[in-house]
Amino acid sequence: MAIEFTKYHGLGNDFILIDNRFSCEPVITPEQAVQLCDRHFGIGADGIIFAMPGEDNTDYTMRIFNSDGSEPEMCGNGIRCLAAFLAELEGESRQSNQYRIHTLAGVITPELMSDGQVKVDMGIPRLLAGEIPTTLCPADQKVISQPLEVAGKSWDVTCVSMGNPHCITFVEDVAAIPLDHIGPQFEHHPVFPQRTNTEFIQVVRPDYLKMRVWERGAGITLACGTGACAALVAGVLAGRCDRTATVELPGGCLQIAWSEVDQRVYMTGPAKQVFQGKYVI
Ligand SMILES: N[C@@H](CCC[C@H](N)C(=O)O)C(=O)O
Repeated sequence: MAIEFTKYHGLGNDFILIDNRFSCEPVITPEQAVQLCDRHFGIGADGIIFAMPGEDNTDYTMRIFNSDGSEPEMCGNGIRCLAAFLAELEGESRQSNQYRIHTLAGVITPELMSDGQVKVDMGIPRLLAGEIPTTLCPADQKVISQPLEVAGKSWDVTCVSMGNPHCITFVEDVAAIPLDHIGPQFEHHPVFPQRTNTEFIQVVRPDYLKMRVWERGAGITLACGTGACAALVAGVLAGRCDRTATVELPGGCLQIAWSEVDQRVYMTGPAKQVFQGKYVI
């Protein structure tokens, strides 16, 4: 069987996009996703994204598998890539710059901007321990600057869900963090029953954050959109940053704003197509 795909990336967080508009089931299994994402024996990617028919009166549904085959609720860089992919698929018949996308994290709205960037309404962050989920605090409490023991050290963590779980730690120097060593220990820590994404943040200025990320199901990536949103929210909660900031990731910068008016988080960044191909399974 040959599968047609298009490869996109958002700041180096790269995805295989599949036109799955004619079926409500992904045409690829989680096991095949692992194979396709392999950088030596497959196409190579941090995840696979399926453009599917819209559920609940939305334009489309996004499903995604991480490179380990697990299925996350949302992906910020991925949904920008999906918006660019849908615009390409629709071509001349496209009627709007905005899509309402059904995801496991609710309805998310990306908008194609005239400068080529994609702005996404990422929704309202969820802050209670039970919503993350984490057992670090009672389920009805926020998890702000709580101690967490990892690799023989106590880390001050703040947890935020952007539909998917994030554990954020503010550090003096992100470059000094041994991410490949401690990332997996955060991801699989027993206080996170659904595992977690982990972000290390250096506040350069209240409106400029530097971030490195260990992603659940994908490991070290060059960028994470939901992670950048969660980091800004955590920074505001912990009194460390403004409600609007640039987040610099290894792959480039995202603009993030947490609106005081509607409490929603807005993310703006690029989505680039890199190649198309056919993969023989
Ligand atoms: N890179 C993504 C997040 C992808 C999902 C994540 N690995 C998870 O399991 O929650 C982003 O840009 O948000």
